[in-house]
Amino acid sequence: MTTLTFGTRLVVASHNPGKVWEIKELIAPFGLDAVSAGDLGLAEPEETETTFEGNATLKAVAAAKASGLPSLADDSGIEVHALDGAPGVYSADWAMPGKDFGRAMQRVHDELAERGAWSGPAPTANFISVLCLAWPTGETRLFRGRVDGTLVWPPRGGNGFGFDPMFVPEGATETFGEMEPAGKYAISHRTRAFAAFKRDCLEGIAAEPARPKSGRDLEGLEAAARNLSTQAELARFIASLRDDLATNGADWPVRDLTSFLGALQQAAEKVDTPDAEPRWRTLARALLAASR
Ligand SMILES: O=c1nc[nH]c2c1ncn2[C@H]1C[C@H](O)[C@@H](COP(=O)(O)OP(=O)(O)OP(=O)(O)O)O1
Ligand SMILES: [Mg+2]
Repeated sequence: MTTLTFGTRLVVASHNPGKVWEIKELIAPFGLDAVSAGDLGLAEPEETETTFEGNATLKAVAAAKASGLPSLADDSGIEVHALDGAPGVYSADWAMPGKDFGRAMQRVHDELAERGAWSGPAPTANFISVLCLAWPTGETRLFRGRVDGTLVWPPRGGNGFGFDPMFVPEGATETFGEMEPAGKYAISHRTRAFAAFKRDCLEGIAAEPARPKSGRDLEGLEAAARNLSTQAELARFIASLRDDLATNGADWPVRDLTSFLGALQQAAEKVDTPDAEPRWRTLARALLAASR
């Protein structure tokens, strides 16, 4: 088995900016040079398998073959017990079209309601993450992580992505959407799968303590803006922008309200779908664009 060493270029084979951000955070202390499939312009493969392992392998192998670099993919989802494990491996499909997780969460709610599952104790669910590391030779390794919890309605919080606002992990009272990212990373399914990956593939790479970030975290803001689905997430995003302005205002090119509104106007004129109702994330992206 070829090993990953300090400085190895590693493709994060995902097109979900929230996931890419989380995986890059997990990898950062190990000195791997992580680049996302999107950054490399790799196509998003069709997920034709029926298991997390199958789809994780398909995504990692496609990226490794296309890039000639070792690639790490995640296939994940939420399994709702009263729905016999649905949406499971089809979690992303429930948000189609438009990757709208407001709608996906509503469907989980409605299907549980049809079964009367909201009347008793909170419905239980778990997230699964399967990571696959693939080499250009086709060699692969798989790692699985899981976190159990309960579902709440209505969704709460604007952090994270996907189904985070309706999932409360065991032992917590806040949803993943309400927790600070560090709270989610301490226990998430992805972190647990990553721990297994780390034991097998990163042994011998000394972890450096995570460097405190300095300056604007534009990648984090961009990931949040591109991912959000609900009004609460937009509100949370605006709060992050305000925090960023308070801490890193010196790095903002716009220095007064007139120039900010001017930049916002330009961003609004560039919106991709001028005739359609804008989505919450369209507004978030315009606000972020106006600040840089
Ligand atoms: O931590 C999570 N918090 C909330 N929701 C989550 C999480 N982890 C997975 N999920 C849900 C949403 C996601 O869209 C779907 C995975 O679908 P999945 O095909 O693996 O990912 P994706 O299509 O979003 O990105 P990609 O395939 O390019 O990696 O499950
Ligand atoms: Mg996918």
